[in-house]
Amino acid sequence: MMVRTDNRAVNDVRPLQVQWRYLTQQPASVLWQRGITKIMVAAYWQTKAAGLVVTGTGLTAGQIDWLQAALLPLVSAEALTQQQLVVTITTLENDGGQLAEAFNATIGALQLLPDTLLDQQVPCAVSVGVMADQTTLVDLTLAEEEIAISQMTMVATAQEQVGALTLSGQPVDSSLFNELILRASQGCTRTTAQFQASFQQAVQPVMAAGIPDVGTIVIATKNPGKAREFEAVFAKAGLKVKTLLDYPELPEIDETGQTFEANARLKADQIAAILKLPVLADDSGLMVDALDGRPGIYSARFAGDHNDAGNNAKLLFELTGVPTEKRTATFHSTLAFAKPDRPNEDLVVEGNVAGRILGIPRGDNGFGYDPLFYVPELDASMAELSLAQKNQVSHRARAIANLEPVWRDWLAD
Ligand SMILES: O=c1nc[nH]c2c1ncn2[C@H]1C[C@H](O)[C@@H](COP(=O)(O)OP(=O)(O)OP(=O)(O)O)O1
Ligand SMILES: [Mg+2]
Repeated sequence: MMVRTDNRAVNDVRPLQVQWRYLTQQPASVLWQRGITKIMVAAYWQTKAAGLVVTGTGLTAGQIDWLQAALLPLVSAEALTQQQLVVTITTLENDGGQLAEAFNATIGALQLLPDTLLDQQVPCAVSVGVMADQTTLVDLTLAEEEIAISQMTMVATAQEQVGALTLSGQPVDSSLFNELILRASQGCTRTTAQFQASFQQAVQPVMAAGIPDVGTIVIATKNPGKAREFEAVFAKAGLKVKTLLDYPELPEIDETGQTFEANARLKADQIAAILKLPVLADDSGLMVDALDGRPGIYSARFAGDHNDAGNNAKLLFELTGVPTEKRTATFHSTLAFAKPDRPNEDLVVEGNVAGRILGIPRGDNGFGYDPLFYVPELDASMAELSLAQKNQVSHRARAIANLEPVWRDWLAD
């Protein structure tokens, strides 16, 4: 009986370690370590195109093609006609089993993308080989791969069906082939158990609650001022906030709606559909009574482009000569919370705060129209308030207060 390079039994697989959600900015990412073979995979859906795209570093074009073919039957063909599933694989260290573990790591990442894998039964890949003395080994190290006379990578499902397989090296006769298949399917059973133990411990409780990552809320905004306010509020609830500034590759969302709600839904729905995560969006603005409610939904574009100083200058100009008591205004925020693929079921809440437009700007906190928005109860402009103070009184804070008691139940529903 041959001695393995790391003294394992011939039918023994190496320990598996998985770091789920390995990349901060990619929810569906894993660092997959089999022994010291390390592979990182990230996966995401994008709307720009359709189909399945697998890219990899450290893998040959043939291996990428094999992975593509092995993965394709596992993903909804219909979803792939509408969106593109992108899988990026990076081999960080190869000590054998690279192709099998690239497949496994990809399945791991896809498990983190809701509604992506068709089958609940997680398939798994394993490498097996025949040595010079005809011994068959499972999960070969690189040193073993180098001296193996034949090698095979096989995908098996939990129902013990063989999916894709590759064979290389010297031809094997049928009894050896059967032995290889048996070895591989035992290896798959072991690997699946390792995989599931890790997944169940680290990920499942969170996903079972219907919340892909309760630790983080994605907010579909590119406005850092809004982001700071959301962060401060959600931090109290133990939640981290990610915004579109964390996902620079996402497309621009056109705010073509005619209401705050329509625009908030547009932003939340489209980003949720791409990230396959629950997403919160805010559409907000300033309504000035003397201007018949303008700029309203056009607040960001009041002076043409999205420019706070330009908007404030235009507002002051349009209110030239309007006396203090007629400069009343309302700040409004509508929040839409979207679940992936359920665009008509958004949770929508709103908040308002009444105030007055000042004649000259005051304060330099906050963003947007804050220096011109005077809050009578506090005798201060919004920009004179600290972040914490603004989060007590603002339209956004009030909308969040309306969201707070309901969103967890809604999300879990
Ligand atoms: O608390 C606020 N303090 C001052 N100004 C504010 C506030 N809340 C909204 N506003 C103004 C800024 C912007 O001119 C418009 C919102 O436009 P809106 O499209 O919702 O936001 P945005 O384009 O800045 O960021 P994004 O769409 O990426 O969330 O109203
Ligand atoms: Mg906007």
